[in-house]
Amino acid sequence: MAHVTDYIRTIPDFPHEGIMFRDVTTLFADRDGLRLAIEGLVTACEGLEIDTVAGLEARGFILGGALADRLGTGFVPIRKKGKLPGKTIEQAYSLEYGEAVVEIHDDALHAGQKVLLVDDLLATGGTAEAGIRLIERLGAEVTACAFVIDLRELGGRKRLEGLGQRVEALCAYEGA
Ligand SMILES: O=P(O)(O)OC[C@H]1O[C@H](OP(=O)(O)OP(=O)(O)O)[C@H](O)[C@@H]1O
Ligand SMILES: Nc1ncnc2[nH]cnc12
Repeated sequence: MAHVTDYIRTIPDFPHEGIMFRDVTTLFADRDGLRLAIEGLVTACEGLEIDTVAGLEARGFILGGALADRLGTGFVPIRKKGKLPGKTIEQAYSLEYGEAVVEIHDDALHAGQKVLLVDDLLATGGTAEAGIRLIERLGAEVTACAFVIDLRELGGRKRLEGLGQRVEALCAYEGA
């Protein structure tokens, strides 16, 4: 039986020496791979209350759009600062070097809405935590955070679970 890891390519030393980059472009490019990923995420979400899907730029958009269609919901983008045209709220978060900022339209969600947060990969959890904070600042609730890949050693799952979040991942890799 095929697994998503069969389609994920590892590129050593990108973008820095010592990083094993888990490349999902090969997963997305293959119709069986893409279907496995989407089916896996749909199964992981079975029985959960989800009113809408929010995706983190950039690879969370590819998964999130397909998933929203499958779940029969809309899709809300969480983007890097400066890309959304309407009025936004923003949230800073830490990267390996320095800080970044993500934004959401301030009318994208309403109070009480139940949101599935989607991205391709969970590393330190900083990006997902920033997404959770934006969703919660609009009065909505995160039902679960769903990823294809969990880079276990980077501690993202523990960080998000420490915030009381449910975390779903289709596969895990050891190492950074
Ligand atoms: O758990 P974290 O440590 O926050 O890392 C995870 C994030 O890193 C990658 O995106 P990246 O920041 O490289 O942006 P990109 O999708 O625009 O390439 C990945 O797609 C996640 O969004
Ligand atoms: N090893 C890795 N592969 C792909 N994306 C990443 N984001 C952070 N670490 C990563």
